[in-house]
Amino acid sequence: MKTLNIASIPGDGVGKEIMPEAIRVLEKVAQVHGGLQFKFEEFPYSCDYYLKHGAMMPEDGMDRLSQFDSVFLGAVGDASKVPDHISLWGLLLKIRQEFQQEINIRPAKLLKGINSKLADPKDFDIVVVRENSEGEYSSIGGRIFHDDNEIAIQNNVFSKRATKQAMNIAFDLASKRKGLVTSATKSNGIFHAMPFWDEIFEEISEKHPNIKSESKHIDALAAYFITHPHELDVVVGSNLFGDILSDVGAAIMGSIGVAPSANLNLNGKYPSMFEPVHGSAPDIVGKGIANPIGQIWTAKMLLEFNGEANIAEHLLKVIEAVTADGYQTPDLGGKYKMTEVTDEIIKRLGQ
Ligand SMILES: NC(=O)C1=CN([C@@H]2O[C@H](COP(=O)(O)OP(=O)(O)OC[C@H]3O[C@@H](n4cnc5c(N)ncnc54)[C@H](O)[C@@H]3O)[C@@H](O)[C@H]2O)C=CC1
Ligand SMILES: CC(=O)C(=O)O
Ligand SMILES: [Mg+2]
Repeated sequence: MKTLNIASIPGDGVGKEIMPEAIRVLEKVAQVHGGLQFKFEEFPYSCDYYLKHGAMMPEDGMDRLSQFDSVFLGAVGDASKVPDHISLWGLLLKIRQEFQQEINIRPAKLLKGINSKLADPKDFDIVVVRENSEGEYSSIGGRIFHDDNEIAIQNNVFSKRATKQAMNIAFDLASKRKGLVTSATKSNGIFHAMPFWDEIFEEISEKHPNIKSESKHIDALAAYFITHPHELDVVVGSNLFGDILSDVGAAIMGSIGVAPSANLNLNGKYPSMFEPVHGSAPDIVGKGIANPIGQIWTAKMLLEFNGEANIAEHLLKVIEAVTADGYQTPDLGGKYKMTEVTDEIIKRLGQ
């Protein structure tokens, strides 16, 4: 029997609602699989934890998480309790950076039965490869002076190593897909970092003559996600650009409530972390209508990256069959509650 030890961090807001749903699904997956079991340990790291303890996690928090095969996260952030930059840097970004989860993989494809926000979407299937450890997500800089003279300086960090790594992964993925890599740039406005990014992209493109490559400025590319998503394949972007594009990808899928993501540690030193693209959705907390599919599709990615590709594919097919038959939460225009969608997925997994 293979055992996967999973640290679950429900976090804040709808994170606490959708996490139990995805765990119910994974328990069913294990039963259907027959040779797989999960051991979950829940960690209460969240804004409520911060209010009690003055930090998002205890001092030995990272050591404890490092003992697990994977971290499974809901969402972090409740600005009514803790400023967002404190809560995210104290938990989400801390884990991504300290566990060297340098790549974030974010698929965006239309599931059957879901109405895209686009009037006439053609069948699209995009994977955003996001550099996940540096770029614009940097704590380097500071604030000086006061009142109207106050100045904020924020430094971006782009290393050749991490940039190349993200691009190599994008090309590798494209070689197994439609064979196109699109790079998100903004070298017409960002004077140093983006020409640097473009030069590296050109260098890596030349090493992959069989893969088509193109660069698009982030503003035009965001529009292209709306107008021509079916023409994209793998999109590689910096931390911020990948963040924004994956929300656009989620919107054209129909709702950010369905979008999954995987923060990958590639050197095997630390666990990878799996979390949906969305945040804690404070506007719908407590209503029982959060879409559980983002977290459940994320569970599919957790299975895949832990060597369980077959059952992972089966889970995605079941999710798609359920959405195709209209079991959808209100964010997708449906009338079903969160638990009803999950129940239907679990029922069909067993059939
Ligand atoms: N990975 C993470 O933990 C992330 C955390 N955040 C944090 O979450 C909080 C809220 O951020 P927002 O910018 O409002 O983004 P958000 O993703 O939480 O919400 C944006 C919109 O999408 C809807 N939505 C999100 N998840 C949904 C779901 N599962 N089902 C149905 N509808 C859903 C919300 O109701 C809202 O209308 C902030 O504290 C923010 O910092 C934001 C993004 C990612
Ligand atoms: C914070 C956030 O929105 C993200 O990393 O996707
Ligand atoms: Mg985001």
